[in-house]
Amino acid sequence: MVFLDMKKALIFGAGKIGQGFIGDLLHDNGYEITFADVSDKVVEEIDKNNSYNLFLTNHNYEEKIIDNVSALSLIKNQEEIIELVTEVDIITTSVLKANLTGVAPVLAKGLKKRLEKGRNKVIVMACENAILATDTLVNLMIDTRIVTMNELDKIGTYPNTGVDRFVFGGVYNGKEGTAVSDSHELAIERQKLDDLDSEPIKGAKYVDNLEAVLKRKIYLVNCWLAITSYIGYVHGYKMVNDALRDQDIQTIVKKAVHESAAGLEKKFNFSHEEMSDYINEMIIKRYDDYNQTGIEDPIARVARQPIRKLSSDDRIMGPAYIASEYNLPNNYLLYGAAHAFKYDNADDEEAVKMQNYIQKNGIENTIENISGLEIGSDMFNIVLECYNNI
Ligand SMILES: NC(=O)C1=CN([C@@H]2O[C@H](COP(=O)(O)OP(=O)(O)OC[C@H]3O[C@@H](n4cnc5c(N)ncnc54)[C@H](O)[C@@H]3O)[C@@H](O)[C@H]2O)C=CC1
Ligand SMILES: O=P(O)(O)OC[C@H]1O[C@](O)(CO)[C@@H](O)[C@@H]1O
Repeated sequence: MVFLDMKKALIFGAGKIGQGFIGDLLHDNGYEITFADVSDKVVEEIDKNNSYNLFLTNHNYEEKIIDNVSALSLIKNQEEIIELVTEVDIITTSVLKANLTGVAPVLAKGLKKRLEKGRNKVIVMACENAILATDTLVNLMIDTRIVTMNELDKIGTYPNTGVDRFVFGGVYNGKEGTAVSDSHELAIERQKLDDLDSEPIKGAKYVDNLEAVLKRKIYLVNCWLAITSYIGYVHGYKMVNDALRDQDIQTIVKKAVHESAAGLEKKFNFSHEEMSDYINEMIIKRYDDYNQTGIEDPIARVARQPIRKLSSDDRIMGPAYIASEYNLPNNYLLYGAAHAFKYDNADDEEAVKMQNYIQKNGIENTIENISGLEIGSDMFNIVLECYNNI
């Protein structure tokens, strides 16, 4: 299908965020979108009607049609994807951080070809829950040796982003699909844009302090839900909703969030008021998002990949390290981490890997290895003691 005179976007990853947030936003901005995904099922589903529906959680699951879309398989249609990289106006990813290695070679080949064709610069952004994921993607492209940094600089701009929207999978109005909340924020690193005043995506927020904004989001919102999920899992809950309704769990989780906030205030000079407003808007009010009929968010989704989530810059240990840097308390964050080490979901590849590692090498080595805590250090001792008491 050809859509004349429309701006073009290529989105790697047609999952919940790809379709439910980035696809939605770019569609609202008048882009014709091509998704590139490794899943045949996902590609076929989009290509069936060249459109998909989103269900609006805050509007009684009213359906929003996202049209002018198509999809390609990263496995079967690589040449077409490479060609598309030479043509589009914007390229994004929403594939999960670990899968950026799969995107890097194809994207690098496409950008190299675009440069050889003498095309204009393109904006490339990784939209993942990870710290400075676009920088990671750029480094992965350089590692392929297909392109150099110098060549990448000539053909593209690579802003980091912060991605915040609740996007759920499930059955809505009797149909399987993706449900999205109204509340959302796509933060884009302004300094990386060639024209600092340009706003290539309307409805996004252009920020000068992306690292601070991104860490505030991941170390508060994602921290809140991750710790809720790991403690909830140990308590036998299957759904995030249920763990969010458990007041005993939430008393602890809120203390962890406040530990995180205190460290962020110090590190990034957020005022206390600014931080409280953020917590009210992006956490407290969002308990209601989870309380709506029809929302069933599995703990397995929010707790997925515990090794990533326990790494030193991610949502639990990241803020714990910041708190310790300023001699602030971090006991509740470390209590959350201890519960994450207990996550033994047999359907989660990383959880299985982590539990096998614990069995083989002991919890002490596992804590050191995954979270970077030195054996015998104060933070290490707290995690270990909590773990042994669970
Ligand atoms: N779902 C949410 O509420 C939020 C998710 N995020 C972040 O957005 C990113 C995507 O998450 P979701 O959409 O929830 O995950 P998802 O699992 O729903 O979708 C990921 C998609 O990427 C595809 N994929 C995997 N490897 C690929 C590759 N090499 N090339 C192309 N496609 C590939 C998968 O087949 C899948 O369709 C993650 O980094 C996540 O942390 C950020 C904020 C909120
Ligand atoms: O996508 P991740 O990083 O695995 O985190 C799990 C999910 O839980 C959330 O924190 C809340 O839905 C999302 O931002 C995120 O997709």
